Amino acid sequence: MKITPTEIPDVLLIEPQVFGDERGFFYESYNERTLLEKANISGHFVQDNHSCSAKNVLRGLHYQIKQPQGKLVRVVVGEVFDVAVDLRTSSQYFGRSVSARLSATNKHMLWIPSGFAHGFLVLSASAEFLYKTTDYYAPDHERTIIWNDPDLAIAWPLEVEPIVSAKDRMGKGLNAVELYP
Ligand SMILES: Cc1cn([C@H]2C[C@H](O)[C@@H](COP(=O)(O)OP(=O)(O)O[C@H]3O[C@@H](C)C(=O)[C@@H](O)[C@H]3O)O2)c(=O)[nH]c1=O
Repeated sequence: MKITPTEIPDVLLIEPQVFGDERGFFYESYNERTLLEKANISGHFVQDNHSCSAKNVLRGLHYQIKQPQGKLVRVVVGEVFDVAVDLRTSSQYFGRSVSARLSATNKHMLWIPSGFAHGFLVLSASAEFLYKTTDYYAPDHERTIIWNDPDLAIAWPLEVEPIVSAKDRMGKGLNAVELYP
């Protein structure tokens, strides 16, 4: 497993060791001890999520102001452009984002600690997205930053106008959202 800090060093790109043979492939998609020893990820994961989306779907940018969730994310079908936005007010990277292309082919994962908003755009015909979270879904505490907030200036690799949920269309700009206490 190769672990590389991104431009926001607390967000980690994780490249698992994939064993291919005539039958197909095998890799460890989660190993608590390895992640603790190599990446200091000590999160206790309490929820696993799985979503499927069509091409050009954009989900996010989501975070929870209470019960913030660290997320270990990956793709098992297709490819997404995944984005994490630093919302930690004390961070030198506040308001900055990092992105990574995660796909069923590259099997890359991203570790996004709590304190970030998260979203992704589907680049392939469809994409199945799997992630572990360090706290439970808490809809009352969930907030959405609008994906195209000019203050964030995320360079989404859009081919067409994205497909966005009604909730996400109501997202606010960084300058208007409630931040982590
Ligand atoms: C996220 C979530 C949703 N739901 C329900 C609520 C709703 O009826 C339905 C769809 O919810 P959403 O539209 O919020 O799903 P989605 O837009 O996929 O939300 C997810 O987006 C990505 C970017 C994230 O980072 C995740 O943490 C999560 O916020 O599923 C749960 O029951 N548990 C959950 O943990």
